[in-house]
Amino acid sequence: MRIKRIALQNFRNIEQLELRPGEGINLIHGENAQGKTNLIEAVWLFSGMKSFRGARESEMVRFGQENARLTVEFFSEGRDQSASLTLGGKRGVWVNEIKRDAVSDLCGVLPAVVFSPVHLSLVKDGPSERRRFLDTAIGQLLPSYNSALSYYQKALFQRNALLRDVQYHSELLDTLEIWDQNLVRAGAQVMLLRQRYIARIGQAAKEVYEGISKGREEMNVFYQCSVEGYDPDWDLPKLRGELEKALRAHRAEDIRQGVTSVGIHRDDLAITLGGLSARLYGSQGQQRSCVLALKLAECGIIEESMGKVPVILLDDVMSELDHSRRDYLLNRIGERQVFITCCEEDIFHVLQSGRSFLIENGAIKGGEA
Ligand SMILES: Nc1ncnc2c1ncn2[C@@H]1O[C@H](COP(=O)(O)OP(=O)(O)OP(=O)(O)O)[C@@H](O)[C@H]1O
Repeated sequence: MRIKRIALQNFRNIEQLELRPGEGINLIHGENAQGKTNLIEAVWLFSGMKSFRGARESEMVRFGQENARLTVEFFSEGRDQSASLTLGGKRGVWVNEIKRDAVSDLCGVLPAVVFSPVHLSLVKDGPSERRRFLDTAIGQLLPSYNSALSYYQKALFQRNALLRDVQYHSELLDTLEIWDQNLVRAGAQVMLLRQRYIARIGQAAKEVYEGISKGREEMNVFYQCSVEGYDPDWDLPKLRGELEKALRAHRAEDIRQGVTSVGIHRDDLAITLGGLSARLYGSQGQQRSCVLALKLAECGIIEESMGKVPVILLDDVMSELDHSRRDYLLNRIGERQVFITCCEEDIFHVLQSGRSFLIENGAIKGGEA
């Protein structure tokens, strides 16, 4: 899959922009606050997901304007296609000029993987960021994961409410058993799918990281399941049995505290470099490389599972990466179409092939637009 043309109107600081990217690497460079991230964000919206900056639609429309209009022309599934989005007052989504109901209808049309500084929270922050990463990545591939997760979350909400009541109404203990069974059924399913996905992405990320770091240190990713004694070889019946046992073992404590202390909502993804926690001991460059490895590994899995090559969007990824890591990124990430933003021009000498574009005040001013 390859984007052939991007046209933007009244999107953030971009009044009017047209770009014809190349098939491989496309470097978007310029000074701070010129519109580099805005361009990446605009392309990302075609993945059918929300802004990776957490922006509301209205915030993305150029100040003083009513609507933003975004169009991409791309080659996919053996033919030229197009997609358009109107944000703001008159919202709309079109694929090949046919109107669709919602932005989420774009899911799978133009798959993309994005890395931006906000994604560093994947390594730096607490477990909820990593669970969000897993849930989004697995959910994109398997709708059954989303159903099990949402069933679990509803059951968890009910169980927590009940735990608080049971303190005063012991006759409700029987009802607790029902919610436990619901949690076990959905929870074990989610655990199994997380286990499989982590084994897959862990192996792929390890290989990418080896390339990025020239084998200087080894990256490993493990499933930190909240159930005590967890073993990655557990099958579905075993996962069910162990989760049930854990819920029972924690029941008294849960009633005292009024919350469920074990289950998939307490899982984590451990990321290590040379056996040490990347969060606690990794340098800025190493942490950046870890997230990048995970993102590129995710990209490979989407490719295998969906049969479509995602577009890679790398926003401000170059800072804090040394020469050899930049070289790997610019020249060795394969045949995919990549958009990379950066401030410094001096990285261009590393680029062996590809195109570069200068962006100034929301407009393409130089390069091969
Ligand atoms: N809705 C909007 N309307 C007009 N301008 C906006 C809107 N939203 C954001 N901007 C402006 O867009 C400008 C460029 O933002 P962007 O994040 O793309 O910068 P950048 O080139 O990636 O910079 P940096 O290198 O600092 O990351 C900012 O100055 C911001 O104020």
